[in-house]
Amino acid sequence: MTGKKANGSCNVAKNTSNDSDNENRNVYYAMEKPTYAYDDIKAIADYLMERTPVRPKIGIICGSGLNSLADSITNTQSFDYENIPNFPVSTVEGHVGRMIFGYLENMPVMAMQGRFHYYEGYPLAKCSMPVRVMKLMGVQYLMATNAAGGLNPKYKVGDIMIMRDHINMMGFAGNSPLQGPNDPRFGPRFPPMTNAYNAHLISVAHKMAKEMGISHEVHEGVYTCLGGPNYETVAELKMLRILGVDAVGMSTVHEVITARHCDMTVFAFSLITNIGALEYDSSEDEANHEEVVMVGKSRQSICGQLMCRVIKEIAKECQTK
Ligand SMILES: O=P(O)(O)O[C@@H]1C[C@H](O)[C@@H](CO)O1
Ligand code: HPA
Repeated sequence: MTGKKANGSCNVAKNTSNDSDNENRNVYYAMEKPTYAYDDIKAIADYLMERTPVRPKIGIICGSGLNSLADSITNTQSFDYENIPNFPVSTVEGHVGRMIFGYLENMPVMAMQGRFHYYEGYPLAKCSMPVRVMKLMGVQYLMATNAAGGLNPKYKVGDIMIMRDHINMMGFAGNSPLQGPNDPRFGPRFPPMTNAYNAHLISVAHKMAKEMGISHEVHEGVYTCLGGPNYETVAELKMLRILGVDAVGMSTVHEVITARHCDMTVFAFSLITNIGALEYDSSEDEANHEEVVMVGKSRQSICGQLMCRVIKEIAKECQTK
């Protein structure tokens, strides 16, 4: 296997012959390069820009089971993560591991079919590194999606929660994608997060949900990301609910922090794939990833339609600017 030198200089790692080698390679990648310097990220952006004529304005991240959000993209060109130099690989079922370029509602977009999670062994800065690649390719809007467990008693499986805000639980423990030296070419040392989720796009999404006749299953709420990969205990879920959390997952927060740090406009939503058990004798099934992916697949069409409509509005607004 070709690898990367201990000082972080980059060679392209080739796929090796068997699963356990591949697994080792993932761990190797995760541990060796906890963060990426500006030039490393620029090299990835340049690699992609040399191979696609698309200059994306919108970056999309597909959550678990939501790969087909990228299916409506036209004139596509795709890159498997394993073939992009120095890119991490997806190890989670329901995350294909592919970057797609093309057009949605006439807007140039790039979409990640598969994201990186902390529990895969990747540090947070590495999980959200692709957001910086997006930025260096010209992306102005991040549209992130995820699968999440519902805590708000009004939520049902299959509902959509537009993210109004998040609670950065991992940040409470001192873990941030922005940890380490700050590169001002991306953004300031101390970025604000007051308006992390764009209020205008949230209202556009509500309007679109109304037009689609799905307002009754679309909510607005607060998401939190835990480290995973285990799902939560009853006591943990109760605590999160007391803290004001409406949906809990294992992603997105660090991507949004990275996007806001470099001044992207953010829109995000959770698909409620399961309901968190707030009592020990709850009638809710225990959370499991098969169900999460299954619900994702069964609702990806609705999620995709909502996202396309929001993008259509952005396209209209861009034209009139
Ligand atoms: O990538 P997302 O946040 O959609 O995936 C969720 C969180 C875990 O990766 C997994 C748990 O089932 O789904
Ligand atoms: N907890 C954490 N992450 C999740 C859940 C959950 O219940 N469902 C989907 N991702």
